[in-house]
Amino acid sequence: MLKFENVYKRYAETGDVLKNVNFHLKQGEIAFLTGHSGAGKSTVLKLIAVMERATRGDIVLDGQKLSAIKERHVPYIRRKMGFIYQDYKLLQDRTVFDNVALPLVIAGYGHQEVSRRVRAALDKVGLLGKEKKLPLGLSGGEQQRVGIARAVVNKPPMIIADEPTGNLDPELSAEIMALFEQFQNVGVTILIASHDISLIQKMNHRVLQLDHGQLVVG
Ligand SMILES: Nc1ncnc2c1ncn2[C@@H]1O[C@H](COP(=O)(O)OP(=O)(O)OP(=O)(O)O)[C@@H](O)[C@H]1O
Repeated sequence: MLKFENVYKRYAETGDVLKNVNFHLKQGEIAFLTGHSGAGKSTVLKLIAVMERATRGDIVLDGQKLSAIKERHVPYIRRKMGFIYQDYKLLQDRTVFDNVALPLVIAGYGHQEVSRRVRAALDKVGLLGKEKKLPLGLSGGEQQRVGIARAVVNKPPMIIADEPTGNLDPELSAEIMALFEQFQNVGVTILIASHDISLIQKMNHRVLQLDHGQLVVG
């Protein structure tokens, strides 16, 4: 599903921040991406999202080489991924329903299809009764579940999560991980950047560890 082959990323100011990174995530696999601050985790996520391009090497997502994607086709490749953030990135002046609907509205789905899919996504994360609420009226764990519903509403084959449990206590973090495992069970591939060593140790998932831009565990 996702392959990094001899990937390097160089910035003029900082030099090589990723050095010869190689890994392969199979469909339906969950992996944690970990490492010290500055190790290159965010850079890996930015390359997958095609917010940045690799300096050398290949990244292959769902059979497509990202280096070959033209800038105007980037939005289409991004639809294969659902993004989840530490700070949820919800629109505070929009309801839960509208937040989750956003990717579908952008993709041009009709009203009925939007409604059906949003309700299905909210059902999956256990928030069907809260669709008219504003995000600030929800707990942190609930806001993150809105973020997850928004990420999966398009049914992407891959989820990319950047410190998704960073603002949550251990109990809520475990709930979020249980949700990820439900998506894994239906074949979604999930990459989770995380510093949360205790959570990583509790879960029996693959760990990709970066150290100064090199993959030292993978
Ligand atoms: N746009 C950029 N221009 C120059 N250097 C950058 C840029 N983005 C990241 N870097 C550098 O690349 C290195 C890796 O940064 P990155 O943000 O990927 O690390 P990280 O593992 O995500 O760290 P953190 O856990 O603190 O978020 C750092 O030395 C950083 O300063």
